[in-house]
Amino acid sequence: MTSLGQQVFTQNTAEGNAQKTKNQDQPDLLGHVAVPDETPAKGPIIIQVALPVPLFDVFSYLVPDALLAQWPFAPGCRVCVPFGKRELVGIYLGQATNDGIQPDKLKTIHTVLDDESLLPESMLKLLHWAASYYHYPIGEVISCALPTLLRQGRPYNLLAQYWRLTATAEREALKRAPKQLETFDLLKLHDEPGAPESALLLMGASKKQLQLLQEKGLAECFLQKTEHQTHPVKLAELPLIPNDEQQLAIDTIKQHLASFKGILLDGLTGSGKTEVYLQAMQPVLEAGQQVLVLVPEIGLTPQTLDRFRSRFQCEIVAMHSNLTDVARLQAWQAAQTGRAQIVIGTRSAVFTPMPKLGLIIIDEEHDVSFKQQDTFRYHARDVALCRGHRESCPVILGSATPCLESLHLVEEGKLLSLKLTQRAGNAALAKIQLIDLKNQPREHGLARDLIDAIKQRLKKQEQVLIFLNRRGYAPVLLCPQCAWQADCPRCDAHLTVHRQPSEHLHCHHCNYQSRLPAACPSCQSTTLTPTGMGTARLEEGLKELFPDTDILRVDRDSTSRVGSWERIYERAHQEKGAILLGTQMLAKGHHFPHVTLVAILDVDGGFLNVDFRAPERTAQLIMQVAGRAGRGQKAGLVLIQTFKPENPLLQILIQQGYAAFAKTCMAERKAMLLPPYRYCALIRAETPQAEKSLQFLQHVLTLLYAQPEAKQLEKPPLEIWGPVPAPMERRAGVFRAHALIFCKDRRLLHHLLGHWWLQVCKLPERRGVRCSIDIDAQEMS
Ligand SMILES: Nc1ncnc2c1ncn2[C@@H]1O[C@H](COP(=O)(O)OP(=O)(O)OP(=O)(O)O)[C@@H](O)[C@H]1O
Ligand SMILES: [Zn+2]
Repeated sequence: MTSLGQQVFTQNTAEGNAQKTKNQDQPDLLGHVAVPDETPAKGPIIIQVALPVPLFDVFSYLVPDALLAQWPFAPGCRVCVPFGKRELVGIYLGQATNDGIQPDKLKTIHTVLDDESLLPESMLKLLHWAASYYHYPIGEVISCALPTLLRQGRPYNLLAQYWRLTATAEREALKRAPKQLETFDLLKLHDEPGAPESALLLMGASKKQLQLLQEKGLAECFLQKTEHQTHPVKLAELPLIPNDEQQLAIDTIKQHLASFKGILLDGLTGSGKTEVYLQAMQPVLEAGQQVLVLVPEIGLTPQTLDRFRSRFQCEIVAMHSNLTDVARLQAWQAAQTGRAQIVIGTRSAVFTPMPKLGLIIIDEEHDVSFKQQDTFRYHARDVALCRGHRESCPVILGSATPCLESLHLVEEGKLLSLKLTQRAGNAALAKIQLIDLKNQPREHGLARDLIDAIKQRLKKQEQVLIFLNRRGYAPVLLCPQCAWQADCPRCDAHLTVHRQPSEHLHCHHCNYQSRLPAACPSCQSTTLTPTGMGTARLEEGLKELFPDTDILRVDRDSTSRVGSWERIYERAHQEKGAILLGTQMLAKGHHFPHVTLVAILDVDGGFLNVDFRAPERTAQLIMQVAGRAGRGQKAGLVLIQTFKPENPLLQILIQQGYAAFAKTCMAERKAMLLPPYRYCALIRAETPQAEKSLQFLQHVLTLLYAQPEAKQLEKPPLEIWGPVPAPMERRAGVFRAHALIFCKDRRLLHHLLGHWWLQVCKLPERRGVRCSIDIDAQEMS
C-alpha cells in the first residue's frame, strides 16, 4: 500500500506487461461471487491471476502454447508470471471474460506449478469476501492463506515425517527402558519402508520415546511423500460427566451440527467450557469431519493442546507463528487434504483450507489477538462466522467475558446464547474485594492488607498470583531535582528502565534502546531515580518480603528463552506455596489448581483511557485474571488495589459481575451510538512531518463526502470523528493521525468506502504517506 505499489503498476502498464482487469470475482457485500466462465473462448486463452502486490486488481495473462497441454488449470492452483522485472507466484482464479482486453498487450505466464487446486472454491470465495470487506488487495489476502514455502513457489509435495530403525539398531540396548523398547518393537513391525509419525503416535508411541531412540542412534526420522489416509477417530479417555448446564449446552450444539449456527458459550471462568467443546466435537469427528479450533496463543497455553490430544486419538495439528516453514507446510497439508481431523491454531489458522469442515470453535472469543493490527486487518472471529455461514457448519464462540459485539449479536437474535453459570467440579467462584490505596502504607507497591493475605496463603502451602500489567523494572527514569524524564527520541512515550540482561532504557513501542545516562541531561544531577513499578522490580520486592518463597515471574522478558514458560508451568502445578507474578500472559485461560489468592495491582488507568473500548478490555482482563483463583478444591479470593474504589464501573463489575457490567457498558455505547450500535472504520495516516498526516486525512475525507453515493443522500448517516492526532502522535519517528467513520448501515458504509478507498490509494498526494483503513477497528492508540 505504499507509493512503491503505485510505481510498479505504472511501470507495468507502460511496458504492456500484465494488464489489470476489473476484479470480476469481487463479491458484493453478501459475498456473492461471479464464478469465472470455464468454457475456453476461441482464440488466445486469457486468464486472471491474483498476485501478492499492493494493488486492488487481478491481472490478465496469456497461456502460451507450450502450456496448453495442462489446460484447463484448476482455479486455486499456482502460476509463475512475469511482473515488471520480477517473477511472481500468483494464484490462477479463472479464465478472463473481459472483452476489453487486448491480447497483444499481455504477457504470457511462465509455468503452472500445481495440477490441482491448493485453495478450494469455498476458500477462494471466503478470501474474496475478506478482501472486499476489509478493503485489502485480493492478491495479498490470498497470499496470507498460503504457507510461506508455497508462496515462494516451492513444490507442493505431500511430505510427512516417517520413522524407521537404523541399520545397526540392537534391541539389547534397551533392556532397562521398557517404554523405549515398546516403541522399538513398533518400529520393527513397520521397518520397511518406515512408519508415518502420525500413525505411530496413534498406535501409542510418544514423540519423546522416538526422540530418545533417535538420540541413541537406534531410530531415524525422514521426510517422505505420503498419500493421505484418515484413521477412524477413537476416544483416548472417557468424557467427564457433564453437569446439567454443560449437558444442555452439548445437546443444543449437537442439534445444530448440520448447518450454520453462531453460538455464544457464555460460561464463567472454570465452568468447563472446554469439556463442552470436546463433547460437541465428538460426533463431528466420528462422522469423519474436521474441527477448527482457534485460540489466542498456543505457546502460552500448551495445556489446551494437551486436552484435545488426551481426549481424541486422531491426527491433531497445531498452526501458529512459532512453527518452522516446513512444519507449517506439513500441518497445512494435513488440514488441506482432510487428513488432520482437528486443527488448533491462532488467528491466521482461520484461513486453513479444510475440505470436511464440520465445526469451528473460537476459545476466549473476546481476546484482541484475534484481530490483526497491521497490513491485512481482519478479525478472525468475524471471518470464522462468515466461514461457518458459507460452509454450513456451526461456530461456537466461548468466553467468560464475551465482547460487546457478540452480546449485541445475541440481543439481535443472530447468535444463540448458552450459559454456564456454575464452576465445574466442586470449585466455587472466588470472592472479589477492593483495597483502597488512599492513605494505606505500602511496601514495594503492596498494601499492608494484601501482604498479610499473601502470608496467610503461603503458610498453608497455597499459591498466590499477582497481576501487574507492566513489564520491565520501572516505567519512568526521573530526575528528582528538575523533574526531567527519560523519553524515547522517536516516540511520545517514556523509556522503561530494564535491569536485565544489563541496565538499559527500552522503548516498548519502537524497541529503541540506550544506556542509562550517568547524570541528568538537563541539570547534571546524578540522582536519577527509576520511578514506578514494573514486574522485574516487584519480583525484587517480593524476594525481600518473602525470602523463602519461590517467586515465578511470567512476562515476555522472563519467558523469552525456550522452555522457560514450561518450567514455570510445571512448578505452578506442584502442591507447594509459591508466588506467580506476571503480566497479561498470566490471564490467558490457565488452570492453576493451587492458586487461592489473586492480587491485581494497577487497574485504574484502564478505566480512564481515551479509547472507548478501554473499560471493556479492562473488565475482561480483571475477570480473566480473577478467574485464576480458586479453581481447585479450595475457595479463592481476589484483591484489587485501587485509588478509585468508588469508580461506578468497577463497583458494578465486582458487585454484580461481568454480565451486569457489560449491560451498563452497552447502554453507554447505545446512548453514544458507538459500536456495536454503529459500524466503524478507522482511517490512519502516518508521515514524518507533523502536519502532513492531518492534512492528508482532511483532504481524503473531503473526497469521501464528495462521493456520488454520499451526495445522493440528503443527510448522509455518516459521522466522522477527526481527523485528530492519534493518542500517541509520534511513534517510531512518524507522526500519526486518524479519523473514525461511523455509520449505522453496514452495507452503505462499505459501499461508500469501497469506491472511495480505491481513489485514495491512487492519489498522487499519497506518496510518502502511509495510510490504512481499519474496519471494525479495535485499537485507537
Ligand atoms: N463435568 C465436569 N466434572 C468435573 N470436572 C469438570 C467438569 N467439566 C470441567 N471440569 C474441570 O473443571 C476445570 C475447569 O474447566 P475448563 O478449563 O474447561 O474451564 P473453562 O470454562 O474453559 O475456564 P476458563 O474460561 O477459565 O478457561 C478443569 O480442570 C476441568 O477438567
Ligand atoms: Zn520509541
